[in-house]
Amino acid sequence: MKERILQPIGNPLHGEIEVPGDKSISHRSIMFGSLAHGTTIVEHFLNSEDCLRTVNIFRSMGVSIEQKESTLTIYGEGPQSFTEPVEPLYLGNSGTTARLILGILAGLPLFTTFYGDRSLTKRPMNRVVEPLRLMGASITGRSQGNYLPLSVEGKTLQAIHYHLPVKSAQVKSAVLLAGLFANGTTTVTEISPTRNHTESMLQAFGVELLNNGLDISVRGQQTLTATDIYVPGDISSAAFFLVAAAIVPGSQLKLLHVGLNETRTGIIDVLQAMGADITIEREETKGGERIGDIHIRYKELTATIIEGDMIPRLIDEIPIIALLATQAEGTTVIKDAAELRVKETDRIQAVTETLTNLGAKVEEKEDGLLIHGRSKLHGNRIQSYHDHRMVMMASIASLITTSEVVINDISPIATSYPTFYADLKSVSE
Ligand SMILES: O=C(O)C1=C[C@@H](OP(=O)(O)O)[C@@H](O)[C@H](O)C1
Ligand SMILES: C=C(OP(=O)(O)O)C(=O)O
Repeated sequence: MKERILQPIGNPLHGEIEVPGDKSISHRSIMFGSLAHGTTIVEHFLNSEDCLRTVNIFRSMGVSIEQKESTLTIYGEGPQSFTEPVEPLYLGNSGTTARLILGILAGLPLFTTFYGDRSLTKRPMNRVVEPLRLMGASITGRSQGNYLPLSVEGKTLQAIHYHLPVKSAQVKSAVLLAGLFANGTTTVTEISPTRNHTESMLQAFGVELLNNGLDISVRGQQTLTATDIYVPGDISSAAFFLVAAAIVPGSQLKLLHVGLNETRTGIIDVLQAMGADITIEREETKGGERIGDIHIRYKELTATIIEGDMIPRLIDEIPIIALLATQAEGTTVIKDAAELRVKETDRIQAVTETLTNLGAKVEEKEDGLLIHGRSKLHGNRIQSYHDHRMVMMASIASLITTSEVVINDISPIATSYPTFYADLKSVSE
């Protein structure tokens, strides 16, 4: 436990930040580089706890991975070179590692056991275990395989056509990755588009994939060929500073080289809908992903409605968007977001409690939140909920509170953004 006392800021935020690499893309680069034949160099890799769990898991299966700060070199020799780990593998806090690794290992001839921290151990795994079992996977664990620890005994898999019951890129990815090692062609049909990093990166590794609107198909028994990856800045990390600039009067910030894949840019659409002064500069495509600098200047905002297909495009940003909404004129409505209840913590409940404790007017709904702005926020003692995004949201809130905010434990930031406080300091002085 690492307590931190945060004082309100007396001046506007200004300057530039190069946010660390995207978490979703970093995980996939390690996984696909390990599955590929040849040497993959990953630049601007996110050197955070969650991504290092993924690195360790592949190292435990015999893959040689070198790391120099944010550059990884992965010496891939294909999945048949993987060796069976003799000990259970630790997933820490990482839902993405858990769901995607189950898809990868379901069809490989290895026996593996996984466990996680106390947050991950409460998160549902049946969303991937069910479709994988339909393909022939053998997965056992608590509650018929819904909760970690889980064991996977690799089997020969058969392709399926799976209609995703949840809007989840992790489930989509797990089924497609299992499909890569199955007999036949596997298809997933989405309810609405979710982040597409698995599809685009698999194609960069030479996999043939058919993307027909909401249907994505992959033929089994394909091999991956190594390729170099540049990881864009994580828009989910940039979001904390976009909101900081939008709520601290007089602020002006530039977030550099941020990933702008349109399955991820819901936060920008929301800021624009609220009337923010935000522009995208120096846009380019790098390594198959759109990137650019985001320039934001403080301006008074109005409330908006966030629902439907927009939700998967900003799912991880909802805690910080809720803080933003406390400073916008009118009532912001967030709905269709019940998925938030099965993240690192129940984020609907945690956001309601945290913002209410800071003086905001928030109503908790089954699938979302109603936030009545504008509220003057005050200091208080805040819980971490063992959730990196809750800790960073409360830290940004402290910039505009009338007195200090005390967070009981800031260590969860290591999950996705270990340099968060250093970046915050660099634009605060
Ligand atoms: O595929 C991914 O990398 C992720 C997908 C999302 O989860 P779901 O697939 O559960 O929506 C997101 O919340 C998570 O942070 C990362
Ligand atoms: C939900 C998140 O990640 P994961 O599912 O990988 O734990 C997140 O980063 O907000």
